[in-house]
Amino acid sequence: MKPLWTGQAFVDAIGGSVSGVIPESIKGISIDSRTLEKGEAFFAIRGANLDGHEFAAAAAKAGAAVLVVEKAQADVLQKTGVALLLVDDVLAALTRLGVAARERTKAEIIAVTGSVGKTTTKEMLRFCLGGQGRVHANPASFNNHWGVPLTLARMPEETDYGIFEIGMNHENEIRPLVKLVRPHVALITRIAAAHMGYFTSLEAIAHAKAEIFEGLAPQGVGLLNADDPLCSYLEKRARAAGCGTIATFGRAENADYRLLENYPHAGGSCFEVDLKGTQAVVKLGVAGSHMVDNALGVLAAADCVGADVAHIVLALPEFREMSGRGARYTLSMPDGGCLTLIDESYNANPASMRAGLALLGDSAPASRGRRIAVLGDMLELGQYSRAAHEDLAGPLRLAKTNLVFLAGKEMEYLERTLRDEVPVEYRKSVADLLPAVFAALRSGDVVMVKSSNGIGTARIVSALLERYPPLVS
Ligand SMILES: CC(=O)N[C@H]1[C@@H](OP(=O)(O)OP(=O)(O)OC[C@H]2O[C@@H](n3ccc(=O)[nH]c3=O)[C@H](O)[C@@H]2O)O[C@H](CO)[C@@H](O)[C@@H]1O[C@H](C)C(=O)N[C@@H](C)C(=O)N[C@H](CCC(=O)N[C@@H](CCC[C@@H](N)C(=O)O)C(=O)O)C(=O)O
Ligand SMILES: Nc1ncnc2c1ncn2[C@@H]1O[C@H](COP(=O)(O)OP(=O)(O)OP(=O)(O)O)[C@@H](O)[C@H]1O
Ligand SMILES: C[C@@H](N)C(=O)N[C@H](C)C(=O)O
Repeated sequence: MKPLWTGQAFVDAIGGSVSGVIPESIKGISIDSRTLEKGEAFFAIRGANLDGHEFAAAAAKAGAAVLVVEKAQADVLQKTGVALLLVDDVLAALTRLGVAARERTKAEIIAVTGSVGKTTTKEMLRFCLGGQGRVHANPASFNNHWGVPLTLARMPEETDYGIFEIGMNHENEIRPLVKLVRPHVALITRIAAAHMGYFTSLEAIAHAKAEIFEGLAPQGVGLLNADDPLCSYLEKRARAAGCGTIATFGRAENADYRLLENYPHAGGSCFEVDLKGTQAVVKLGVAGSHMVDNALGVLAAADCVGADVAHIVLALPEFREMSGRGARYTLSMPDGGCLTLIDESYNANPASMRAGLALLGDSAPASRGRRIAVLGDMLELGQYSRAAHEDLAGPLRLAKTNLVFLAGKEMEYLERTLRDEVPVEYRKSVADLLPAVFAALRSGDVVMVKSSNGIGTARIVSALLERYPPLVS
């Protein structure tokens, strides 16, 4: 099998000086000694908490083919017996390898950003394009200054479709990343009030997301959500960045990839679309109108890179929600009944909370069951945080929520807003909330768990899955 990198191409791409003998083939790229596989190159990154150089010896023991480390570490790490590639800056070295990967590939490249739905759109593209070519995409949400260069450096030369999620919570983060990725299609899912603590307005967020157009390949397409109030602003930004072709998707009448009718049901949707003049009926196996939006973006992006859209239509019914982003479980309860768990624990901001609560509202409890929301703080909202938390009372009402559990400092504001209209249990931490949730649950309930990842409501999901084994996942 062809290696990911030959030793020679690896050194040519990165530069630096070699100590020892670089193997002829390098199987993969790792920045983590805990998951490194034999034959992979280890890059010793200096992270927020730790310095990867401290784990280079462990990487060598795990079978690293080569250690990419700072020059100053040479003496200590020569003792490992593994070849060293000595550089000034390891992240810059990883980035150079990423640039070389992009240069050598003939793949069609799609970049995805937006305030919500990036990972889902990326994974839907990975899944749907998988039937018609070799697809490479970021693992998990590896969308930042480590994740994007790492994903590029891992891209095999023979890739047909490269899908790159690019994230940011400050301006000027997307620009350098997209200049590495050089996409043929740059898709913005939607602008929403995420990370508002670092921005002054939605327009400022749109401005930062529009950096994605600055890295478009020549003749590249800017792909926008026609229903986004900031669509024309984004179009202007795309044009100013030199993007000659704009395409849009959405419900708006002028959308190029347009939703005509949507027939939602408990487990998904069936919808009719007009894809630049060709009509199709699409079945989607994941629930929520936000998933229809994501699917429209996927159909549009696939068409823009010249993929066979009929294959995408055939694949979409099989796509399933990811853990932390809408995954559904039927849990078996001790009395022989069942409970429905919706795991939305990976992310929360005002827009995604509304999407998650709409899922709860659309899910009918069984007899004696209730709709239960288990919510934790939405992070990074700065001065807007209090109002954003209080405003969740509206979507909770719309979702006909019978019982609410809240954890986190900011959720106390919501508790005060809600306490006179719906039974609500508030605790400062997820750990304190867990026993109260367990005590309340019964067969027939539908429970939706959601917070920013940092709050850790994922622990509530895993505790429930452990105690009540899922029947269907
Ligand atoms: C560098 C890295 O990936 N770190 C991950 C690692 O962290 P750890 O606790 O180990 O500490 P360090 O990062 O300091 O470690 C330094 C290196 O040492 C390695 N190492 C450590 C221990 C060991 O035994 N062996 C080792 O080899 C280590 O692997 C490092 O290379 O593990 C944590 C737990 O799993 C991870 O959380 C941590 O990941 C960091 C946070 C990270 O950013 N990783 C990227 C690959 C990534 O893309 N992660 C995404 C999250 C992206 C995100 O939040 N996106 C935002 C927008 C971007 C904001 C941007 N401004 C920013 O701040 O990042 C969004 O809203 O979408 C992901 O994990 O999904
Ligand atoms: N198109 C959408 N519109 C509104 N909300 C959405 C949309 N797609 C997904 N969501 C909501 O956002 C949550 C996170 O989805 P996803 O991980 O795909 O977004 P993301 O932009 O990648 O987030 P992150 O930046 O945290 O990685 C989902 O669990 C769901 O609640
Ligand atoms: C985890 C990171 N991708 C993110 O989206 N953070 C926000 C603040 C969240 O956790 O919802």
